[in-house]
Parts: sequence; structure tokens; C-alpha cells
Amino acid sequence: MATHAGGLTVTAPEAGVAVRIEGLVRAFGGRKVLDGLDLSLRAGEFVAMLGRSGSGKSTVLRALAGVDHDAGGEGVLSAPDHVSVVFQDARLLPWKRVLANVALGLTGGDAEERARTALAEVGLAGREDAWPVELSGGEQQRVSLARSLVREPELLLADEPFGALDALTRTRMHALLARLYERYRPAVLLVTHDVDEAIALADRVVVLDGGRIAADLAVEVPSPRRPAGAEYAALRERLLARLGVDALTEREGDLPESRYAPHD
Ligand SMILES: Nc1ncnc2c1ncn2[C@@H]1O[C@H](COP(=O)(O)OP(=O)(O)OP(=O)(O)O)[C@@H](O)[C@H]1O
Repeated sequence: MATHAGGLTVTAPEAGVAVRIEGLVRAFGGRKVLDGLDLSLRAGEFVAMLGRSGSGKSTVLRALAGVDHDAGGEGVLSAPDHVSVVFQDARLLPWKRVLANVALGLTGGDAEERARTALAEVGLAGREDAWPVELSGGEQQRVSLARSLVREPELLLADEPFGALDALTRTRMHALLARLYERYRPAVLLVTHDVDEAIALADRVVVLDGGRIAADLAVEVPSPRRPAGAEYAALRERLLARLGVDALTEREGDLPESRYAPHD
């Protein structure tokens, strides 16, 4: 039976599918930002989405989160209570302690215990009674991850979750997210500006351009995915080229003519 998630018409996914959206459209004041975008994620698949600033990445996430009532399109999508979202800022409730933030909305007699376990998994055992303001930015983002994953979502939507963190903390958070992903196995759609973050974490990287998915590349770089080796460099260069960035100088130039090719 078709229902609505924001402006999307969706049905529950069949086994093995987390998302399959077809013809996603969104315009602001008559200007098309998403123009018939198709995107699928298998259950448990980790997909990173790259795209220039303003290409519509957050708009895709808002549509999939079911909070954009003016988006159009149809497909299959997990029910909203099986979808978690993490943002660049942790968005914790400042008037609730850390444990209460993670346990918020959890039901069942074991809710507090599950929240404690999730906090321990993100390395914050012992900080349950702290107030959010007492935590660093990276620690707050770890609480945010714990809060999202303790619900065991089928789909995790992450909008540049590490964008505001320093490089060292970001690298640590990559390792943490990879560990949590192994443990909880949601499908993940990670929006990022960082090509190395995308390659480090994802099974597949898609590039958003011209309102559609302009490239869709499997990450076949052997683990651990250190930024070295010929396969890594080749994939990185292809993605940067798709983004219109010169691989040597990493400066933005004109987009290649192939930008409108539907698939790589
Ligand atoms: N509520 C809104 N009203 C008007 N325009 C909007 C609104 N939300 C997004 N836009 C426009 O849609 C386009 C895509 O925005 P979006 O935030 O999805 O891009 P993005 O790829 O996530 O960008 P960034 O990488 O800079 O975060 C932008 O041109 C933006 O100005």
C-alpha cells in the first residue's frame, strides 16, 4: 500500500532493499534542484554522496527523511520509524543529560541499558550523567551517533556528520562509524564533501550533478583503505574529475562535458 513520506509516494521495501527512489524532483521558486533523480540502496549498503556545494545533496536527504512535503517522486523506502538522521551539528537536547539524550523515545524495559551500551560503544562510558554542553564537539557527535544507531535503523541518513570536526577527530570518527556500521548494519547514505571520507567508508560513491546522479562508482579498493596505491588514486581522480576538480591542484575548474552523462 502506498503511503507518503513528506512529498514522496512510497511503499514498504521488499527484502534486501533499503531505498529505491525514482523521479525525485524538487524546485525552489521555479528553479529545479532535483530533476528526476533515481537512487537505490540495498539493505545494509553504505553509499556516499558527493556533489558540489548547492548541488542538492541535503535536499535529497530531507526528501528521503520524509520531512520535505514539496518534494515529488515515488519508490520504496523504510518507514520513518526505521530511519535515523545525523547532521553536522549533534542537535542534542541541552536540558537532558547524555544518557537521557540517547534513550530519548526508546521503548521497552531495557531502554536505559541499551542506551548505556550504545554510549560505551562510542567510547563514552562514564559520561552518562554529563550535560551536552560539557562535551567537546567530537564527543557530542559521538552521542548523536549512539542516539541514531541504538534504534537499530534500517536506514541511516548522515548529512556531513564530521564536517565541523578537526582532521584528527574526523579520522577517529571514520574508524568509529566503520565499527558501528559493522555492528548495526543499517543501509547508510552519507553526504560528504570529502572524497577520501567517501572512499574510506562507502561500498559505492555517487556524484550528484545537474539534479541527477551523474556518476555511480563501486569502491573496489582493498581494505584497509589507506589513501595510497594505484586503485585508490585512480578512483579518487575519477571522482574529482566528476566534481570538476583538478586532481593535482584540487582547485575547482569547469565541469567536464560528460557531466550530464546519466551513468559512468
Ligand atoms: N528552503 C529553501 N529555499 C530556497 N532554496 C533552497 C532551500 N533549500 C535549498 N535551497 C537551494 O537548493 C540548492 C541545493 O541546496 P542543498 O542544501 O541541497 O545543497 P547541498 O548540495 O547540500 O549544498 P552544500 O554542499 O553547500 O551543503 C541550493 O541552491 C539552495 O540554495
